[in-house]
Amino acid sequence: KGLGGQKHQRASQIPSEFSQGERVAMKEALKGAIHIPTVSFGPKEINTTALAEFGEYIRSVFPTVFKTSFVQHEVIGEYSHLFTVQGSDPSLQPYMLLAHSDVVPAPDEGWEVPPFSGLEHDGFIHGRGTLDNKNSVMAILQALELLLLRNYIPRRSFFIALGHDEEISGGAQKISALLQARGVQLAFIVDEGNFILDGFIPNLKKPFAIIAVTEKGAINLMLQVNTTPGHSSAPPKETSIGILAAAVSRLEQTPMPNMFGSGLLKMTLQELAHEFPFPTNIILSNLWLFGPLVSRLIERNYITNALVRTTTALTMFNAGVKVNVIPPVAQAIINFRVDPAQTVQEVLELVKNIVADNRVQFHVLSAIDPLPVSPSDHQALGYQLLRQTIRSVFPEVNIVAPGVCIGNTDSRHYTNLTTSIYRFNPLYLNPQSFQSIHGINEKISVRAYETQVKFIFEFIQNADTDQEPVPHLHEL
Ligand SMILES: CCCCCCCC/C=C\CCCCCCCC(=O)N[C@@H](CCCCN)C(=O)O
Ligand SMILES: [Zn+2]
Ligand SMILES: [Zn+2]
Repeated sequence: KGLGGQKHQRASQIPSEFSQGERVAMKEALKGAIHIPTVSFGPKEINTTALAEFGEYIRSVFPTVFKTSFVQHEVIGEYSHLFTVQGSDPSLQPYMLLAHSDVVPAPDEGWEVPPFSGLEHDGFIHGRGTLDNKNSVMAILQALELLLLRNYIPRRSFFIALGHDEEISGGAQKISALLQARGVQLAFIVDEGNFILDGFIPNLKKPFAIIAVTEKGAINLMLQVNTTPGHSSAPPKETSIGILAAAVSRLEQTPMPNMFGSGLLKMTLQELAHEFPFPTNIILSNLWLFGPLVSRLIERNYITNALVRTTTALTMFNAGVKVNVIPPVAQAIINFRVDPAQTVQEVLELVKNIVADNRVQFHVLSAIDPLPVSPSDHQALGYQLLRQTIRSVFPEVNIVAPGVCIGNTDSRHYTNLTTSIYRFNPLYLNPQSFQSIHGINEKISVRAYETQVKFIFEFIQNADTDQEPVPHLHEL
């Protein structure tokens, strides 16, 4: 039976069952990882002491990974880690698992427990990085450690790439260039970026898994206005602050066009349609008719709005030197997330037309286009392996659908190695936990973390298949 079959398993599958002692060890290992403040503060500001400590830490908690002869470990760009796990069957194309060890800053304010304490409370491990993305770093290595302890030898080779500067879009390029120089081509990549979503759609009580097959682009645009400084007792009609404030306000008040009609979201919603009660099921099954209505409903909520358009976030504003001085310069930074149906150039044209004021200068600080869409058909090995493993580990999840990642991931640096990039974290996410990512009170339940380890433990074994994915029967 092929991958599309519900019951496909290798005859020699090692059961994903862990002893009480192993379960305690795995959660303690994650807590220790959270405790190391591997913060990426800004483009050239990383906590090198913590990153070095983190490198030592993974050696100490995963000794079997580091001493197994067919697992090669390399440190790349000083603090990133590349593991090459040599499979026994060279005819199978390798794949790669990605995660990152750096985290965004977390000042103590607003947190229930200190963000780098890794404290366990009410069944949750608290702290920065518990969802983004030390959970994945630790779960991948933990799953491999447990497999190796059970004398597992993979058939299909795979790589594990653990970046140390994803939050400042850093050094994954080095790993990617190294693998390219070695002539590596990958069957697929799995990275962070989407989840099993729960509670994001008001009428839909059931959770659904979204595997992101593309990701939005991003532009950091600085707008600047210069005016002649002078005495504030006799101000001009407009100052640099007023001109810039009006410009950014126009941008905030003028959303980019709704791209619902051209996007992947239509496909996602069609997959979800039959899970909704009447009449939503009929509406979603007939988007040719109800598309405009649905797209208006989707844009009402600020999270789902991010799925239908390029978003505009005013993130920084600096101006003024003294209370009684007319400000010579005002600067604002706007972070756009570019819809996959648009390009950076198209968005910049729209922005110029909205600002429509030639006193406002444009400086593009960084810009990346959206990524191509990876295959999610029946022949797509990576997608089908994820789907198969979701079915096994989360039998209560009926829907697995392709979708868009609204953030950016390290996987974008690996498009030279594969056209099949999937972004999926095997965890439940609700709107509250979504807000904790880069926000406050980020936490993961001990049970969810154990399940993530179980998922990767099964996924690695499922990837040993030499069977081509075959069409599966759709559930009625
Ligand atoms: C019908 C479906 C409803 C879905 C609702 C959407 C819910 C969104 C779910 C998950 C999104 C989480 C995004 C996590 C990935 C974020 C990774 C990240 O933070 N990347 C940074 C990279 C920064 C690089 C520096 N330039 C980022 O994007 O800012
Ligand atoms: Zn991340
Ligand atoms: Zn992040």
